[in-house]
Amino acid sequence: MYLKKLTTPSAPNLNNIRLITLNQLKIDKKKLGEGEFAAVYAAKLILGENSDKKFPVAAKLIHPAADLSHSIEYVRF
Ligand SMILES: Nc1ncnc2c1ncn2[C@@H]1O[C@H](COP(=O)(O)OP(=O)(O)OP(=O)(O)O)[C@@H](O)[C@H]1O
Repeated sequence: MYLKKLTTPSAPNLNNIRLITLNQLKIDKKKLGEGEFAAVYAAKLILGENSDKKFPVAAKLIHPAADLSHSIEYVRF
């Protein structure tokens, strides 16, 4: 039996990614939903020179024990 890789995920476009520090994210206790690998919480993104701008966002927290290797698809022959 062989396991053949079907698809290789394409690399994300890093030009559109903004890195933030954890203290710029205030995560609410309110869980919005849950997937197989992560839970999604309501959060506020804090920006601005005086941390005076707050934007509502969804924060996806990956389960510590999540095995992301399953996200690559395989098929049996
Ligand atoms: N931006 C958002 N606003 C509100 N709720 C959201 C948002 N993103 C995700 N959710 C909620 O969280 C749930 C899980 O979202 P997620 O993106 O993790 O789904 P998934 O891709 O199926 O998960 P996984 O990849 O872990 O299997 C969704 O079904 C939805 O209820």
